[in-house]
Amino acid sequence: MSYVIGIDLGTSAVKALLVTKSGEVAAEASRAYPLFHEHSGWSEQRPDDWVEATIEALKELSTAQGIDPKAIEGISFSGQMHGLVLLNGEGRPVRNAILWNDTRTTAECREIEAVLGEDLLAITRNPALEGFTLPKILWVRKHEPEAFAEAELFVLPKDYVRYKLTGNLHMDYSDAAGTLMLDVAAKVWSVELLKAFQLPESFCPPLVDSHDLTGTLLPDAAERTGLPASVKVFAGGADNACGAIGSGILEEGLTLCSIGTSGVILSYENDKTKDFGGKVHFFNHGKENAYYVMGVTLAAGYSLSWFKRTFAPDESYDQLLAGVGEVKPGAGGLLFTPYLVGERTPHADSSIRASFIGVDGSHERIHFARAVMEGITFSLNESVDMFRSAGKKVDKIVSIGGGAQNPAWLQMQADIFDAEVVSLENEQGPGLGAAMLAAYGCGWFPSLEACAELFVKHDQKYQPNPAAVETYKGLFRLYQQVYANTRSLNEGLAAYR
Ligand SMILES: Nc1ncnc2c1ncn2[C@@H]1O[C@H](COP(=O)(O)OP(=O)(O)O)[C@@H](O)[C@H]1O
Ligand SMILES: O=C(CO)[C@@H](O)[C@H](O)COP(=O)(O)O
Repeated sequence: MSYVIGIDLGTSAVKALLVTKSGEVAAEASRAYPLFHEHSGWSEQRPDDWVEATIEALKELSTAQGIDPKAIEGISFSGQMHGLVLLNGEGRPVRNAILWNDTRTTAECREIEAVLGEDLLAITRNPALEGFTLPKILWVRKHEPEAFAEAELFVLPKDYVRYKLTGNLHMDYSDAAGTLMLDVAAKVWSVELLKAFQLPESFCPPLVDSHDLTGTLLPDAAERTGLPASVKVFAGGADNACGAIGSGILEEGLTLCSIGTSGVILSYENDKTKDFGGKVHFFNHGKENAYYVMGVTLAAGYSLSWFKRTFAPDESYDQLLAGVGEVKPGAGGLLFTPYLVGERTPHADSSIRASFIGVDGSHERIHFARAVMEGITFSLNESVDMFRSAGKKVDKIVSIGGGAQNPAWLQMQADIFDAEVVSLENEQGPGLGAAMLAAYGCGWFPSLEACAELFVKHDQKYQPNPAAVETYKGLFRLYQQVYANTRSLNEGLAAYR
């Protein structure tokens, strides 16, 4: 028996999957790590916490009952995107990592727009958003000059973990696309952009494809993980690119809905010249020379976890959501907008905050729970709507992430998106995608598509219910008005946060 390991370096935890040649998950291990929010809108993690958690998870897999660690041939990664890790000349982080959901960089985004003008979109294919990496680099340079003076190079979260395991520094195209420093179509660091912000080319690590071999394990890493030093380590990809691979989104016409901490609607794209005007993200796929477009809801699963933590801290999700499928679409006239930490798509706005609109004396907690799920799904539907308006066909959506664990939510997705929604047998999208990159890199399959045929197993199908589709069409129009009507109120409230 041979195995590969897919490591999903998430925001709340690292999850590692041990996968067989036929795509069965033989064992899994997970370790959580803390998030630090020193000020409103800030979000940081300690890079070495990721490394320690990953080593522990790998150790658990290598010592799992019935597993011969020598049979583990390759490992690869799926990583939370955009997080800035600045390294000094000895390869040590000069400060905590600043994460994708940190919104402190509005001023730096305006600076990037002012310096680059229209070239920004032409080169990077994306607008300047607080979550992306370049604004974070400029923030550290301006606000922490001593730390910045020490920094020789930057990497992204999973690249740091891979570096600590192999001793080699790399970044793959799918993750580099989210830095706002990559010429996305040409697949090179943009010299023009680096010059514009006085950053040396040596500040960026060498670029590789997601299935490329980046090395083997350092002796110390081999000893601590219990894996053979000969295990091959492949680059891996951005979590959304790996989510797409692990869900079989490897050709035109396929769409992914992922509800994790953030929420994503992603559609495969072959044509690197397609212009979405920066309204949605345009990134390199983890499959060679392919792309995807994506809209992001910052607080998707996070909105439901906030609701549970605040109003039902001692209940499980299943207890909290018991009976949610019996509440009619529309939650009795209660609307929720999921802007708990600001928003990205379609409103790039770090000041906006969430609302419940239409609270009525008859509403019970279950109406609020349903409204939260509907609000998250409406927000994702803004991206579906945009893709359709740009001429993309969206009639079948593979749904993954923690949100795909609830059947009532999957039916709600089918009704709001007005598309067939398909769940996966093994709800492990990004981790499975990472394992597939290792399996393909090891030469087990001639292509990622061939690997997907065996590894990606569709489960339940949810068809849109025509009556619910009509109800949601009307509610979606109302939902879309809430942003404009609460924007200035939230600007006023910012001072009280
Ligand atoms: N049983 C469940 N039913 C509905 N939603 C769930 C359930 N379990 C988790 N979730 C949602 O999924 C989210 C976590 O998803 P996950 O994919 O694990 O996130 P991440 O990879 O970002 O850490 C939670 O915030 C919650 O909203
Ligand atoms: O910022 C983005 C995508 O642009 C996020 O999707 C992050 O990549 C991490 O998300 P989770 O998987 O933790 O929800």
